[in-house]
Amino acid sequence: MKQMIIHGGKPLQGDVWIGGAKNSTVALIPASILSRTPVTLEGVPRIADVDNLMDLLSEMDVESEFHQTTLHINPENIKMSPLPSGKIKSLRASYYFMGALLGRFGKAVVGFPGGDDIGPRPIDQHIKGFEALGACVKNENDQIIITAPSGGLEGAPIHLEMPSVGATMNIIMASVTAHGQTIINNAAKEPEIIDLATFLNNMGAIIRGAGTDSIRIEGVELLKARTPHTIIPDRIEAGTYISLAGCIGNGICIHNIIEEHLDSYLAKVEEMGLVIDADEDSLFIYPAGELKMTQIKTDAYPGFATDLQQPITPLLLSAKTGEGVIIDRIYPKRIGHIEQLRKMGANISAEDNVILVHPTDELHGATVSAGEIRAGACLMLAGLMANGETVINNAGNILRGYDRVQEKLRLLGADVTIQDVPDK
Ligand SMILES: CC(=O)N[C@H]1[C@@H](OP(=O)(O)OP(=O)(O)OC[C@H]2O[C@@H](n3ccc(=O)[nH]c3=O)[C@H](O)[C@@H]2O)O[C@H](CO)[C@@H](O)[C@@H]1O
Ligand SMILES: C=C(OP(=O)(O)O)C(=O)O
Repeated sequence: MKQMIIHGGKPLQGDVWIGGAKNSTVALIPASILSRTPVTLEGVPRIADVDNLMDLLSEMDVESEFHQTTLHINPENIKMSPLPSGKIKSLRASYYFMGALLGRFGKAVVGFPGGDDIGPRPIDQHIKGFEALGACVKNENDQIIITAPSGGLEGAPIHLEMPSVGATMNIIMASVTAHGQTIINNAAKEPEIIDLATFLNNMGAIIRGAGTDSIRIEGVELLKARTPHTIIPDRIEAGTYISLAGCIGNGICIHNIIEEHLDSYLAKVEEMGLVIDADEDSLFIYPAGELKMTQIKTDAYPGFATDLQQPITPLLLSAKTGEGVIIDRIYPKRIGHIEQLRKMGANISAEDNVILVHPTDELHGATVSAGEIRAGACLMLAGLMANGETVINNAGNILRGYDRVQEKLRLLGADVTIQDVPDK
């Protein structure tokens, strides 16, 4: 087990560079198998999800090499193999191999995906999409077997019941090589979807409307990568460091940001009183004065991201007066961090999925557990604010999605160590 040990209470300052977006990267790696030629991804974050996806690629004889922030993937010798379990369970995004394998081979055998423990995460919309394209979907022994008809997938109109990021991306991957036109209505609008469409269009796909709620795909025969693709910056990592800068920063500059991707988040932190100077692709966060409480309701993009409700929580705890309210409409059960924060002295509670946050004069170090990636980020920020030592167990969940986090925090002056300890 990975354990993160923090000696907190020290103001942090300096510069931090944001890595490529986890939620783009974990779609682009499976999507690479749609290419008949080698793929180069740049700006790839050093995160555990990438290591696990590389292991899955090697199960299909797809070679991949990671140097610094460049990932080379060669799918030229790919063999169609079932991906039944093992690494599939280690991350959510392994479900993208369903759409990618279906688009490449007309068949996918993939175990049920894992990912963060944040309440129910059905994939009915992904399956509905594959079926609309003519595929037969069976569920046998904890694995999903998806088979295209003998003549191949046929494009179709698909209306999603909710704007699911995963279903939108999976349907795009399956339909890029289908016959005719596919239209995804009520599609998710997250920037990572535009990134996937850009990547595939540069390989010869015809995808229009990504970033709006209606995406049109004209099927093409095959795809070939020709130029390297640079992944967009991680807006969730950026939001986490903005919150950190407000909680314990003494002037922090955050580089490699697309400000527009953070509009709803920046509106909230500015409403709370954070003062921010924006430059072309960086933000300077001034040391926080007296912060005001706020109310947050998460929503699909461009609303306030569920993945930022936990990272912003320590900032609410720093407010001086009032009562903060957080309602996670995407994952109402995403409240596992609250019990852990209370161990550190936080004045926070949850009633019927409504999180109530009260000003907390001081946090103290404690032994806590990172139940999932963003709960871990929240506890990491709380540990940096707290007096004394905080030990975060299951810190591997933080490493699923935070690029070179120990190095970045140390550059800001934090006393942070990640170590391996035997599982209890
Ligand atoms: C790898 C990745 O990109 N993960 C992100 C992705 O997850 P993921 O793609 O799994 O999340 P979705 O956008 O699909 O989920 C949105 C909502 O729709 C529901 N739903 C989704 C699909 C479905 O078939 N049926 C259904 O009911 C979910 O339970 C959830 O309430 O978007 C989430 C919501 O922004 C983020 O928290 C995750 O970080
Ligand atoms: C929920 C998340 O990730 P995943 O969908 O990969 O589990 C997240 O990044 O906050």
